[in-house]
Amino acid sequence: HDKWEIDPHELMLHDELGSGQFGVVRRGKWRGSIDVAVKMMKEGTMSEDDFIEEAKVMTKLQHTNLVQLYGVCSKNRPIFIVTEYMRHGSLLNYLRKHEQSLSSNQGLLLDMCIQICKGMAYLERHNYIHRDLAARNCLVGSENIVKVADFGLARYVLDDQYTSSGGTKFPIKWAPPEVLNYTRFSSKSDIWAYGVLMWEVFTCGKMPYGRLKNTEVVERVQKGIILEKPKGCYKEVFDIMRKCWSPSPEQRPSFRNLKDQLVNVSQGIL
Ligand SMILES: COc1cc2c(cc1NS(C)(=O)=O)=CC1=C(NCc3c(C)cccc3C)N=NC=21
Repeated sequence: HDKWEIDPHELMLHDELGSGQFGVVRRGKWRGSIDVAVKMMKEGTMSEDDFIEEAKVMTKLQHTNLVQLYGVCSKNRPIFIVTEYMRHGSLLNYLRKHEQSLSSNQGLLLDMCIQICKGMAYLERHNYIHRDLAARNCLVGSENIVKVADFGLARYVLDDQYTSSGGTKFPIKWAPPEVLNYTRFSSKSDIWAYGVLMWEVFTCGKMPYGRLKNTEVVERVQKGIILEKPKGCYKEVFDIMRKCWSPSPEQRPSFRNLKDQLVNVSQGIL
């Protein structure tokens, strides 16, 4: 038995947590006592063999702000991807559900951003590009702990409506100019997405660019028009978001120095 292979007989599946384009996620128990979430990959949505190869690498990526991949059940179809269970679900839903209390707690919003930045700095150190960083792909656990999820999975999606920047499902609103023009992903394109994620956090889950069509967003981003400062957001925090949206990737900070800047701001203003 390879370490990343999980025996499905050791899994008990419980209620459904959510379903996306890649399949259904259910709560479960592993080996009787470990709380897990199990994603049952809809057939044909993912290049499974490539993903299973990748799973070996992902199980080695361990950090308090990364959703831990426990392993996969790859011996039958659909394949199961098993991760740690995060009791408050997606960050986007959490922000929207708790807008009332969160909107007056800039300190907590900034702390959530710092936690995500730490998880992303770890991926950056391991030369691992996320490719789909957004509040919908972060999860919230107990004691306001926030973790980055789904890192790297975008590479295995077969649906080119999702993978090509011209596709209808491509996350245009989180993409920098070099991704829109040349699909050039890097840790610096993750930084751009992180800036949009910060905007999502400080607006408690608003949709970036509201109801603008993808073509209109592409036009604005190409012209250098950026998102407006969220209401009530400290100027120092918005200045950091703006650095993430520098048109040229080289001018954007790394996650490593972004974390130091965010911690300084949080010590300064709070
Ligand atoms: C409590 O509510 C939830 C909890 C979780 C959750 C969704 C909800 N509900 S909802 C839809 O937000 O309203 C998804 C997960 C998850 N991992 C998901 C995952 C797996 C299994 C495989 C590969 C990649 C990933 C990201 N760990 N815990 C939870």
